[in-house]
Amino acid sequence: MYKFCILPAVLLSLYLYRRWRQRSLSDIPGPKSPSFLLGHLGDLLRKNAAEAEFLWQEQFGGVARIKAPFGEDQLWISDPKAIHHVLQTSCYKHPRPADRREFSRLVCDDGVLTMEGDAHKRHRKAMQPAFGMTEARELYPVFQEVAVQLVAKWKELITSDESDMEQSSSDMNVAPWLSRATLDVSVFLFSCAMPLVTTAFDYDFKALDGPNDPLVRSYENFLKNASGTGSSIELLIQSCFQYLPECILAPLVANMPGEAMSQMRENQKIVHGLARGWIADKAHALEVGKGHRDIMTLLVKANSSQDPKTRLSEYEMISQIRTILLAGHETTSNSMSFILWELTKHQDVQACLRREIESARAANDGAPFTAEDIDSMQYLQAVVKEVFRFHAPVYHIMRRSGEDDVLPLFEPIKTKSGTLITDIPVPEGTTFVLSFAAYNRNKKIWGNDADVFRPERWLEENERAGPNVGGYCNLLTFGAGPRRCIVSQHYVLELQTLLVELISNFEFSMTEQTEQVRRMPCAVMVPVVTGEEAKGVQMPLKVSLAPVN
Ligand code: HEM
Repeated sequence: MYKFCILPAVLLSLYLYRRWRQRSLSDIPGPKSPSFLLGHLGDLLRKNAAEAEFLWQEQFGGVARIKAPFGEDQLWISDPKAIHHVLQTSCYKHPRPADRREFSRLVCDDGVLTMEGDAHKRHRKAMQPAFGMTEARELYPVFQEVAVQLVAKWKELITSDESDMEQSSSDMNVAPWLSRATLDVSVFLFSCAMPLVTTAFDYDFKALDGPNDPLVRSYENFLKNASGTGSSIELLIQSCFQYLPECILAPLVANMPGEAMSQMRENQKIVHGLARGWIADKAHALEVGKGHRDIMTLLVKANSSQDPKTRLSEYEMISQIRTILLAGHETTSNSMSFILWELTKHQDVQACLRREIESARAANDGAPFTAEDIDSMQYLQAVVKEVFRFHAPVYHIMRRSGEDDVLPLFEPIKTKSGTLITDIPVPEGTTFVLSFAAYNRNKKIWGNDADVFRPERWLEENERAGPNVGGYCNLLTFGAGPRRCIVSQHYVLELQTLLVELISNFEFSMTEQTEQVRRMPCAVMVPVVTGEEAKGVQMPLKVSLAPVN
């Protein structure tokens, strides 16, 4: 009889000990928990992405105490100094929570995104040289070729649309097209011999051509299916994972049943098969002296390195490929959907952007743009930055304190007992929810119109308040610190190139469905149509041929 009481007693003691360890957080103000069982999980995962977080920032400032399931305290943070401390100063002291890491492992194996500490440094060191500015510029012909091919596909669709008598417009869901276009760019990185400039035009971009290609199908709605919000009971079960020791957690997560899990396993099988082929091709190219600073050359060289500080095993190489394929196309294609959404809602911005592109083309005598031409388009830069500020695809990330620490604050907060504090002592084991979306709309930093979409702000000479968080344009859209996005510069050029081609050729306007688009919280925020969430990622727009001048 007594032995049946041992397990509940151990769990209860652990629970009480964790609550006791968190007592220093009890004086931090925060929103009232809607439920003991789920805490604020519903607010974070069921509403529109970051909707609750914008309200918390208005109400409590840059830090709030929120509740995890079973009444556990978490710190929700948008304060720039505190985020800088966690991501930059103490990056390796505060890793991703183990349950989050296991989820990453499901979608990208043991690549740079999943690693911690020295292993992370080793992975990053092996890959970083492939993602500099020079390398980004070398990829420009690839970005341009994919954009030209996408334009051709949409023109074909529009002129064959029989519902439009003049065959000059078509209502379409642009999201899967953008996803396939960005997947094509990512696949190119691995499957093509260098130098890029001579190969981009001979290369067969499969994803745009073949929605039925197994790789394309395995990535359809990938993150939405993998992390889309389920029922309360599913949320509760998933949140219990954080209490399990890693030796139980890893096999449990890896063997979970369900359709989404089958899709992830199928994706793993397909990517591993392709990756082995790409590695063999590149190893052969290296043998005959065709190396470069591209990602595949670096990976293959890292595999044969004698230095344990830079060596990657074959499995780690394959994991990097799966990581880049996923990270490289989901965030980029969703950002592109949000750019077109904002341009559709703000016709004046769309017209202004088109004017800038047309006058650049006229000044160029109609010659194709170079990467430098794209860089010199000031309004284009402003539009893209404003969309990054307004719609951060990675709207929040989580970290768990690996040791006791003190978080400094940019904006002091008043505790429940009335004391004004400028830092917060946090015990080991505290979960931080770092809100990139809320920081990007913090009025103290971006001004009183931070909630308004206004690209012009980037053309004004205003001094910006707040500390430098170390991210792209002082935004947190690409993260910050040693784990910031590996490619922030590089892929902005991809988006800009795609946008220039699309705006030169098409006009975008609202359909009834566009009004129903909302930002659904998944591992990466995705656009869906309210009431049609089961259909997956959607960005329905009316796409018309742009008038020829
Ligand atoms: C609009 C596009 C993108 C956005 C907004 C974005 C955002 C981010 C953010 C916020 C992080 C940090 C996550 C964290 O700290 O937990 C990250 C990491 C990462 N991103 Fe991106 N990303 C984008 C495009 C890409 C592309 C195109 C690639 C690859 C070609 C890529 C590869 C990675 C990798 C490998 C990491 C992990 C870095 C590490 O842990 O050291 N991302 N990204």
